[in-house]
Amino acid sequence: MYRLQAKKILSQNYIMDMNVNRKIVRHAGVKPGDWVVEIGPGPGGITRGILEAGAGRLDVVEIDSRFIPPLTHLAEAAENRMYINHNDALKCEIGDLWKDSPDRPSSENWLSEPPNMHVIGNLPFNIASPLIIKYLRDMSYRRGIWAFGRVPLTLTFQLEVARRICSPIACDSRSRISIMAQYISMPKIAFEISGSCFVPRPDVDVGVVRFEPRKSPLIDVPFEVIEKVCRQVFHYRQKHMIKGLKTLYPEEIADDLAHEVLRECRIDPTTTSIRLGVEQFGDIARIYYRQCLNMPGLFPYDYTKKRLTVAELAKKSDSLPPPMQNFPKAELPREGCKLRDFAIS
Ligand SMILES: C[S@@+](CC[C@H](N)C(=O)[O-])C[C@H]1O[C@@H](n2cnc3c(N)ncnc32)[C@H](O)[C@@H]1O
Repeated sequence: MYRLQAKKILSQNYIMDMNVNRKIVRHAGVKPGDWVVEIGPGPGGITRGILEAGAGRLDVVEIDSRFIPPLTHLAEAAENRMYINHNDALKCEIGDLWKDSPDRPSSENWLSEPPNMHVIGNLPFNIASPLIIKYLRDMSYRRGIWAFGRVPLTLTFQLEVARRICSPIACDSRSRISIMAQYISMPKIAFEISGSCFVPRPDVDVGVVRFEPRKSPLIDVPFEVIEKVCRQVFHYRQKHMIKGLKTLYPEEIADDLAHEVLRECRIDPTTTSIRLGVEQFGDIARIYYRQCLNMPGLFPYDYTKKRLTVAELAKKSDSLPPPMQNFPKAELPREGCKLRDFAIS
């Protein structure tokens, strides 16, 4: 009706098959009366599925102005249940959409049942990775939409990325995002969608991943510290893990501090990063965090930008990692940690 052509720059691949759209909504678990945020509704296929499922309120975030007229059309038919936000999802704080709505279905607290809320999106491939990191960070601080409880996320990714997110230990797909996603949530590939279901057809198949936030994260160190440890330790995937770990430090102290970490964690320096469990990344992050608190300037140190020394970085305002006070404490024994998640060395 609106003669809209997909824009490659916005990674637009639409799902025109309503059965697939409904399947995404079903796996997300939307029930009548639930509140939903949809990222990148485009022409509105999943949007229709969410409204059909009886969502009590639906807020969509779409960057492309060409979709605003068809979405407005849908909103008019949805009888005050649907709200359109013409915005960039990377800049939009989705928790703000509902913060002034006292009737929102929030949980009593983080440990109670998840609230009747969902975040759903057939994401553009080009923003999927930065967006999931932003959402995992907010989830770890229980801020934004996660201030309302353990809101589940149901998002699409290139199948290869979906497999990395959910990868078990010792698999080739194990990477930084596996640890980041699994320590704070329980990601699962709900189902796969063949590239042929999309218009235009992408070169890859797609995985629909559902992330359920954990009651208690497997690592109790600020997100930014875990992120940095994972990034550096996975830096040399095929080599001994100590090689990546050492890149956290300036050369002259790298050997001593990296060995201090591994001695305390009882990790074999010759193992590879894919063979480390989430809990072992937690042990490494905890000791690295302590080292950073003892040595201002170490946390912002970046081995690719050696111009600034730790001593120089220590004089800056961001010389220390984020404080633990901002970070919610683990309230319960760690859940969902399986034996296979421990290192094979
Ligand atoms: C892969 S298409 C999916 C469209 C629709 N949900 C579907 O499944 O058919 C991705 C959608 O996200 C939108 N988009 C791209 N970048 C965005 C951003 N930064 N913020 C919000 N929407 C974005 C695109 O315009 C497009 O509508």
